[in-house]
Amino acid sequence: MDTIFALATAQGRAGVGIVRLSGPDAHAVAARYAGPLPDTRRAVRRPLRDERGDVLDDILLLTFGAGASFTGEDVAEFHLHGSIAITNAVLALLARTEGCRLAEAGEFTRRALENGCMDLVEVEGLADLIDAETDAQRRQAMQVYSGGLSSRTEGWRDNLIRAAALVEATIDFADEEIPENVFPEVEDIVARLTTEFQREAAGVAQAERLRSGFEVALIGPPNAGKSTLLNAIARRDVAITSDIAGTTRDVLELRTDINGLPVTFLDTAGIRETDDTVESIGVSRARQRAEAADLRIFLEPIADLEARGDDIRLLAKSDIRTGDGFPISAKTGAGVAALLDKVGQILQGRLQHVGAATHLRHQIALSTAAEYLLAAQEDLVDAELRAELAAQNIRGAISVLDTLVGRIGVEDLLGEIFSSFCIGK
Ligand SMILES: Nc1nc2c(ncn2[C@@H]2O[C@H](COP(=O)(O)OP(=O)(O)OP(=O)(O)O)[C@@H](O)[C@H]2O)c(=O)[nH]1
Ligand SMILES: [K+]
Ligand SMILES: [Mg+2]
Repeated sequence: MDTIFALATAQGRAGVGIVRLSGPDAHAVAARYAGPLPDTRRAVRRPLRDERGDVLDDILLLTFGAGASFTGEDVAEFHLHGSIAITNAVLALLARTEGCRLAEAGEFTRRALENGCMDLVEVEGLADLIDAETDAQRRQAMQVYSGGLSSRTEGWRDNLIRAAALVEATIDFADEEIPENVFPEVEDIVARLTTEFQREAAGVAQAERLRSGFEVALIGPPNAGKSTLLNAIARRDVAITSDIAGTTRDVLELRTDINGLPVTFLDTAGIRETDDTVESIGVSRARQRAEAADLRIFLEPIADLEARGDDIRLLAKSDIRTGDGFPISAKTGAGVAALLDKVGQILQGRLQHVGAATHLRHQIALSTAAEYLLAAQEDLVDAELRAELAAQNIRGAISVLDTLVGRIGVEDLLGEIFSSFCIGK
C-alpha cells in the first residue's frame, strides 16, 4: 500500500496550508523531515527540513494512529504557512520521497471507506458538505454525513432480516407444527417499510433541487419590468433595461441565497410574437426555461403559458398601476423584500417532504426495495403456498439496502461517487 499525500486545504495563498499524508510510511516520513514524533493527536511546533537539512518552514506537526484517523491508516499532517512557495516545496519534497505519491482525487476518502471508517452514504454526505454553499445545503449534507440515512437503513435492514427469518422458519418447519402464525407480523413489517421506502424516494427530487439550486423564472411580455426587477433583487445593474420592447434576448441568471436556500433567478426575453429572428430565439428560450423552472413569477399573465400551483402573479409597476396580484415596484423597491420572502417560503415548503434519502442513487435503491416488498406482499396473500417466493423477495429488498450503504457492490459505484471529489479529500 502506497503512502499518499496531498494539500488538504485550498490551492493558493492563505494563512495556513495543510499537507496530509496517509499510509504505512506516513509517520516515518514525518519523523524524517520534522524530527521526532509527538504522541498521536498532539500538535507540536517543528522545523520542517528537506533531505539536505535546509529548513523549508516552521510547522505544526500532528499525527493520528491507524484505526483512529480519518482514513483508518497512520496519518500525519503538516500545518504550513500557506504560501504557494512553501506548499509547493513541501509537495515536491514528498514527491521525491520513496514510497510516497500524490493522492488521486478522493483517495483519502476512498481509503476511509475501504477501511470501514465511513459507509457509502456518509461518503456522499461528505462530498455534499464540501460542496455546500448555503445554510440549507449545509444542513442537508450534515444530516447525510452524520449517518441519518445509514442508521435508518440499519433499522430497516434489521426489520427485514427478522421478516425473512420468520417466513423461512415456516418453510424449514413446514412438516412440523409451527408454534404460532408468523404471517401477520411479517405482513405488518413489509407493508410498513413499503410505505416508508416510497415516501423516502418521493422526497429525493426536492433534496436534489436543494443541492443543485432552485430556479425561479421572471416571465412576462416585453417592457413588463422583468429586467428592472432582476436588478432590484440583485441590488446592482445586472441586466440592461430600457423602454424599448424586446431589450432582453438571452436568459440572464442571478444566483442568490434566500434564507439559506440557493435560488437562481432567471430574467427572460419578453414573450410576444415577433418577426425579429434573434428576439424569437430569445422568446423560445424564455418559454423553455420557464417550463423547466421550479417556480414562475408572472409580471403579467401570458395567454398561452399556464401558471402552476405555487406560481406567483405580480402587480408590477405598482407605483403607477392598481389591480390584482402581488404588488411590486422594482423602481421604488417596494415589495421586493416581501417577494423574496414569499419565494423563500414556497421553496422551503417543498423541502418538508425530504426525508433521509437525498440522492438519485438513494431514490433508485429505495424504489427498487419497495418493488421487492410489493411483490412480497402479493406472495403473502397466499402465504402458505408462496412462502419461499415471499422470502426471496424480502431478501431481494435486503440486498438492495446493502448496496445502498455499500455493504455489497461498492466497486461499481465508487468511480461515479468519487468523480466529484477533489485531490486532498
Ligand atoms: N414606473 C415604473 N417603471 C418601471 C418599473 N419597472 C420597470 N419600469 C420601466 O419599464 C420599462 C421596461 O423595463 P424593463 O425592465 O426593461 O422591462 P423588461 O420586462 O425586462 O423588458 P424586455 O426585456 O424588453 O422584455 C423601463 O422603462 C423601466 O424603467 C416599475 O416598477 N415602475
Ligand atoms: K424593455
Ligand atoms: Mg428585459
